[in-house]
Amino acid sequence: MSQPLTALRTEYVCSCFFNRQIFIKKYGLHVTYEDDNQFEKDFRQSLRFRGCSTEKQYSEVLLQVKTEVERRKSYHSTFLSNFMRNKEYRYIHPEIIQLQTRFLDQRFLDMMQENNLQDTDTLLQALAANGGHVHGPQVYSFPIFTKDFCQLLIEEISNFKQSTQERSLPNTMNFEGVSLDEMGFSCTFLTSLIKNYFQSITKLLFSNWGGGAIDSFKSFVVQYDKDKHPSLSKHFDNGEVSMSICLNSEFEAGDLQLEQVFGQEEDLDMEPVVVKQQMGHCIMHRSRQFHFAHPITSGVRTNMIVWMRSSSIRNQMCPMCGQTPDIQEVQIAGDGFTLGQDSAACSCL
Ligand SMILES: O=C(O)CCC(=O)C(=O)O
Ligand SMILES: [Fe+2]
Repeated sequence: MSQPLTALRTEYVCSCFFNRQIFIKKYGLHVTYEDDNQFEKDFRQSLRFRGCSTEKQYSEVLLQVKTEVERRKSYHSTFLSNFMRNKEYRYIHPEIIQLQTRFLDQRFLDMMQENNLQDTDTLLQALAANGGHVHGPQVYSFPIFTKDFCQLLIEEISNFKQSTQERSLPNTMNFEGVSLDEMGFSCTFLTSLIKNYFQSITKLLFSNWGGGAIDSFKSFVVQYDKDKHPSLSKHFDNGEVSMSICLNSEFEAGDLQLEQVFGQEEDLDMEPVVVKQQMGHCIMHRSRQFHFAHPITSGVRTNMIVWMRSSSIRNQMCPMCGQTPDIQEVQIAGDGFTLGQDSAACSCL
């Protein structure tokens, strides 16, 4: 973040952050934990159905869930201390801290010329003329980063992972991830990318999802490898517009599959949309569209993920619990809600 921390705006999460949408990877189930009785009543049967049949297995799950609830309670203070410590992190490629035009694919720059940003049809024509595709309703892909830049970023991420003892997991679904927000990369590089480029795209292509009023974001890197974490289970994101940018090519398979939008009955019989990964290319979609990553069959896949948020949408309904957000103040790393006169929940945009 470029400003001193004291200058940051207040940030907020919905209270559901602390105990809902806890993912039990072994049984492929998202759960809520209030207390042991509620948990047993609500989830014991579904867990049994998924193969968690012995007392020992159930105790293991309960412990895992309670540990996750504790992790979430201290998430924001841990994030803050990691973020402060990461200010000392020495980049091996310091040139990538700030966004430079040379990092962007020439086709992306051509697509983003001012005369292409006048209306949706013109932008979609420019997208198609510059290596982009429309894969399904509001599912787009297009080239964005050069291969050289992807390589620099991959090297930086792996150096960062090796040199930091403690880092927060971006979510409970992928254990090899790095939070670009906690690393400090978001507030320099990604803020420019979103302000200078992505807001113009979301305004035209996702106007029905707050795309014209994106005022914060969360960003991280996910990594899959064939042996430990080959895939990502079905979920939707805590954002309004999501994007996934593939940073490497040394892997096979790993397509992204997109299905219906959460809560939109009319989508239920839609054909799934399957999009291949391509190094330097971005896939953009509605965050609330269910999606998952097919398993990779060799190598390691590394993607940058950005969840763009609009307080105008999420203040009405928290996407994760589906209710009016029960807003709680946090020190840093809020989920894009605003309260009262605050104009935006994120210090970055
Ligand atoms: O693996 C991908 O490309 C998508 C990851 C994703 O959906 C997420 O982390 O929310
Ligand atoms: Fe996702």
